[in-house]
Amino acid sequence: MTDIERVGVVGCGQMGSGIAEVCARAGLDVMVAETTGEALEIGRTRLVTSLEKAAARGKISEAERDATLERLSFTTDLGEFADRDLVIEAVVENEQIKTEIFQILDQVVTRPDAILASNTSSIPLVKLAVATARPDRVIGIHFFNPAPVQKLVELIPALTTSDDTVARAESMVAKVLGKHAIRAQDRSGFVVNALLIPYLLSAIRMFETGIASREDIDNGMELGCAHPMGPLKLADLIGLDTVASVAHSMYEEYKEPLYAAPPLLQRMVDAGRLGRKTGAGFYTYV
Ligand SMILES: C[C@H](O)CC(=O)SCCNC(=O)CCNC(=O)[C@H](O)C(C)(C)COP(=O)(O)OP(=O)(O)OC[C@H]1O[C@@H](n2cnc3c(N)ncnc32)[C@H](O)[C@@H]1OP(=O)(O)O
Repeated sequence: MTDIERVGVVGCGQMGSGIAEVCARAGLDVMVAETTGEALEIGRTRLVTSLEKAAARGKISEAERDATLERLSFTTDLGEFADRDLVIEAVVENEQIKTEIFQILDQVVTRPDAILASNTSSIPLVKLAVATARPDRVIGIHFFNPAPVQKLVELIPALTTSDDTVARAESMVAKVLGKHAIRAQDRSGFVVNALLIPYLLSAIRMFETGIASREDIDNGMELGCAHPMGPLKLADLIGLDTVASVAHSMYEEYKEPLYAAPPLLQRMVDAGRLGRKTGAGFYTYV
């Protein structure tokens, strides 16, 4: 259906493991990389648990679960990505770290037509593209959390990205992964975060100034607007460090006060209360 069969995913955190799961369930050969054996084991366990849950809920058969696991491999050596047709980087929202990864990928991924993609929420794609010798084959492929559930993927071509790269990425996302792709220009926040982040920051400001309790803010949007989860629960799901860093990137780009992280958000990040992934954010999780 497309020429992309072997995928590499850099980072096996919340987003990386979800992206790897989506790709492997779609029948692709997926190799996942993490920096340390410990981080790899945590990510692998998250991914296997998610597949076990999907099988237990009858979303996939046990045979599909086993076949999906067979298509997944794990490494701490990016050198093993040489034969990948597409690599999706999904590490923390840090421009320097992402840039270094793109420089390494550019050296190790040898296939001449291979695409290097980033799942970045907000970092300009063109900065990652020009860190490589193949700026025409770098693109943003932005998934939403939880990646196995959310149907949307944003495609973000950099100024340097070729039409052929966009077409191949779009075809793979739509035809192989079965996601709905929308395109956005390479501007911080793209489409969804440009709308979502100011909303989440407004909810945090509302909580910080005592206008309403966290439960009433969340119930307001869940019961009043039929959102699947209120903004404070959603911020905890995304990760408060991610919310803050996306807000910082958007503020840097536009200097728009609505994108400035409220002090409470920054203090919670400094305290390590990052939401679900650390067991505490606006709510506590066991
Ligand atoms: C910041 C970034 O750049 C961009 C972003 O990611 S923005 C964030 C976008 N995400 C959202 O807005 C999430 C909004 N919330 C939701 O969609 C839902 O509340 C939710 C899917 C997280 C949970 O749904 P909820 O009904 O409360 O819980 P639950 O019944 O456990 O799950 C619903 C379905 O999702 C599945 N699911 C939930 N979490 C999952 C996960 N992590 N992995 C795989 N499947 C999952 C469940 O298996 C269930 O499937 P089923 O109905 O077919 O059995």
